[in-house]
Amino acid sequence: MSHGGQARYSDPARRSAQRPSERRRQADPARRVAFASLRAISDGAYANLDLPGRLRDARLGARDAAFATELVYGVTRMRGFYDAVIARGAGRDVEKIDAPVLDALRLGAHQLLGMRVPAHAAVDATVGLVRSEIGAGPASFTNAVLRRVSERSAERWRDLLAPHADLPADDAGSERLDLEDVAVAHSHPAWIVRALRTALLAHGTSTPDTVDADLLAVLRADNHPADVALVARPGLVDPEELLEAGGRPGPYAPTAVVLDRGGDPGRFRAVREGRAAVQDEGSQLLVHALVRAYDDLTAGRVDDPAASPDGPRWLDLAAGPGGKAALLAALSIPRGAQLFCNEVSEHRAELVESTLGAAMDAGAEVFVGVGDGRGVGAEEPDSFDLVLLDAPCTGLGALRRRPDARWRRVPADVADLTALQEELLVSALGALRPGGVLAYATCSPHDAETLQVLRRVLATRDDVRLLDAPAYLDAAAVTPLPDLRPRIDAGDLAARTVQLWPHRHGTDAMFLALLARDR
Ligand SMILES: C[S@@+](CC[C@H](N)C(=O)[O-])C[C@H]1O[C@@H](n2cnc3c(N)ncnc32)[C@H](O)[C@@H]1O
Repeated sequence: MSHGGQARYSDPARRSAQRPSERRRQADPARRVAFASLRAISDGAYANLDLPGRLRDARLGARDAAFATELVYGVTRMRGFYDAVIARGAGRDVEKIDAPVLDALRLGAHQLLGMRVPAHAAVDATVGLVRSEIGAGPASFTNAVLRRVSERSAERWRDLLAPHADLPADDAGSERLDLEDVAVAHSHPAWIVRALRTALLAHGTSTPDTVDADLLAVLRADNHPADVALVARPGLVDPEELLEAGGRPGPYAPTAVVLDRGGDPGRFRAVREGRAAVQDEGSQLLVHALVRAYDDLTAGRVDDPAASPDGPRWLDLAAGPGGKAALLAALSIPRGAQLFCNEVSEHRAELVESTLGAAMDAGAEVFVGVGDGRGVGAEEPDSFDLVLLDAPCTGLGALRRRPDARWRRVPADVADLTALQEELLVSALGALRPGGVLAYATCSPHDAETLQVLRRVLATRDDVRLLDAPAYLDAAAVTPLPDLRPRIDAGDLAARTVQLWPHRHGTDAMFLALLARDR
């Protein structure tokens, strides 16, 4: 990062009041907080949940908090690459290095290779941290390894450790990448690299000639912090209020307001009051496309004898923590619809209730229930005019926001999740009434979680058809999105569904299928 205060960490005058012996023993608070958070993340904590509390407890000033945040997120993103460098520097596999020492080495490596902290400051500060937090022996090991790490720039390390991780700039299609090298250089597990490449082709986003360049663009986007997007919940806040307070309109979603990097959503009153919230623009677009399709399908159906006397019934089958449900709730008000939110986790159902509070205050009729969504189709068959299934998934499409997820996920998760997704989709279709519309969404582009789930479930139903999701998404967007349609013939499913990508659309890599039930 371009940390404006970096000089402070290398400026000896800053700590001149301390004797040298003290200086060696005490690590600075920002690095201590970052180290503690990295330890917790290595033990399974979520970065976005762990770090904020530590920053508050340590009462770090804004610049130190920003520095600690960059350390934690930078290390978490790039640790696959740093581990390869550290292994070479240490002359042993990283599995053979004690976990706390390894986390400290990653912290040092990021300062050396990913930030502009001067080498002596990065090494001294990390060695001091290890000495005070772990012990003298590991400190001298850390010193030796980081000195070796500091002998090359990040680019030189990439050239050495992963020589086939890039394409020649002048002819992107002529050379094949070595995917193992790509995984190291771009710090993603190799199975995720392969899955993303397969997904680019399966959705028709890439041609065989462009897929390698596109893959690199996706991986780079994953390693680039995303801008914070807000949703201005319709009817609850005028987007102008957010624009005047320092946001700019999102390029595509009518409700999106984007903050400049580092923008603090908490400074907006509407966010504090739940009339606006942080929500990826792709996630907003999906909800708008679903409601657009609903409006289209239900237009002129006011006298429908099958309609519920209480008005249209909408269902969010797996709603926690409620981001999409809150947008649905706001859009349900002018349509006189009731929104039922189901969530399997009690805690997450509570989050849905609080997320939807402002919409309820504004008149949305919302019911929140805790239960396994797989049973809803049988319990309430043919009951809902609109169903959203934003399915539990690997989250491989949101790695730029959740950098720790790439290390938490394992290939076996895909099989477990696709089985669950399929059962949830069968249930969601069971709950949909004839004439209704259903959205199947994931924040993963993985072929198995998207097209394959859809293909299997559609094969069992002759009363369900795929709507043209790209057309609805475009109709819902402020300006047309580039490359929504496949570039190659990837089949009918790919042609009628939407796969968003961070490198193309600046959104998370969300998938959307819109299904209509005819009878
Ligand atoms: C991708 S998240 C939904 C995100 C939500 N739409 C939003 O925008 O905030 C999927 C949710 O499904 C829930 N879930 C997992 N298994 C479920 C099940 N069997 N029935 C219902 N919900 C489930 C998870 O707890 C999680 O909250």
